[in-house]
Amino acid sequence: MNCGEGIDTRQIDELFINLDPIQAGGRLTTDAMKAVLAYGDGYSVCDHCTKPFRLDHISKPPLAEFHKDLATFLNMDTARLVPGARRGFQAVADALVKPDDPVLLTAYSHYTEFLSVEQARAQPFEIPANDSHIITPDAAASRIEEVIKTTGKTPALMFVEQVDYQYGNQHPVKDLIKVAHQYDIPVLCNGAYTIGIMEVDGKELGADFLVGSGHKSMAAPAPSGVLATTNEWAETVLRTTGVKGDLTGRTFGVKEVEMMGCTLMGVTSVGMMASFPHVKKRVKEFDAQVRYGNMIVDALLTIDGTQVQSEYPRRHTLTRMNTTDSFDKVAKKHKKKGFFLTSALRERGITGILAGSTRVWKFNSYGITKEQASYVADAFVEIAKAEGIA
Ligand SMILES: Cc1ncc(COP(=O)(O)O)c(C=O)c1O
Repeated sequence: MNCGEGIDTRQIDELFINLDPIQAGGRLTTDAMKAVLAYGDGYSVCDHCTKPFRLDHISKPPLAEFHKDLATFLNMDTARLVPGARRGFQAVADALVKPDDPVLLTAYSHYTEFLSVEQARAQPFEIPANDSHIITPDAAASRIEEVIKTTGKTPALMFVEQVDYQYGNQHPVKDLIKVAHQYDIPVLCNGAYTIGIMEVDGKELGADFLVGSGHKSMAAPAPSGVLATTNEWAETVLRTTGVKGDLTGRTFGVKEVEMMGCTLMGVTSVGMMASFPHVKKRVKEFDAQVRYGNMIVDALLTIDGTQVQSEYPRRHTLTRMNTTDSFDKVAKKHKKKGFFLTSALRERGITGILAGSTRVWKFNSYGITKEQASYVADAFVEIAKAEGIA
């Protein structure tokens, strides 16, 4: 497998420090790049697919082993590859939720979680966040009570985000799950911003379902992701086909209905698998990554009028800033208007912040080194000083 030798995404990253809020954890490793080139053909992982004919049984390349390793990595009983976290939400909602069932989500649930509920023709109910932008167990309990009272039904499923995409805050998922379980509500924990970034222990959290995104947080090609579950729920969400109807004697055996048979063929599965050893290592370095993120936030907070809207000190590398009273004041008088900030950053080799943002904006420093964090921190302060606000 010589293809791809010499392509190193880190060489590209050395030219720019990319702070894009959604891209940080998905950038491919060199090994994933090589695997992508070698397994580019659509059915490249299917050459050695023998009975039982299903992706998670293929041993060459070692997809069967990879599925088991993923379950162990997440401390869950079973795992499946899915084409993006959204397809994990869809599989679970489709298997558990009936039309008109109430389903709980949070004020920070991703739109794809809502779509999975809508597709199941169910009714979504949001758990509101508190003033610190956290979803609390108390808020979950009162919302559950309210939903039971108004609909006369116990919610069929609850979605919670371990770290949300708007503030990058860590929510008390273990306690939220405890509350839901008191009402016998199964819980899907959305780990799109955590699985592959930090250590996630499904059993410790008490999650019935864990869903991660390969292209967001596991250094994998898109669309990819993982759905993991417990023995209690595996039969429901991974039921095999038992189709009845007017068939001409055909049956489809071990094919899993919610997985549409097989899920990730070729590039996506081998890309994910090739990055996996790196991902297993990097989750152990998360604390250092959080420290580097805090270095940048601390520097930003020295600039007059700047606020951090996410919880602080930071416990994740995705952060939401409010610079309405600092950089945006400069923007109002600057010849480049709101673009002055992203333009000044670009001149310093820093990209990824939405062009023109000077009020509320997000950045994700995941994957940078301490030196790069220090460089970014200094760059913000230098830009502020040049504009007379620090
Ligand atoms: C919190 C969160 N959940 C789920 C998703 C969807 O993930 P995927 O693209 O893997 O389906 C996203 C994507 O942006 C997200 O931010």
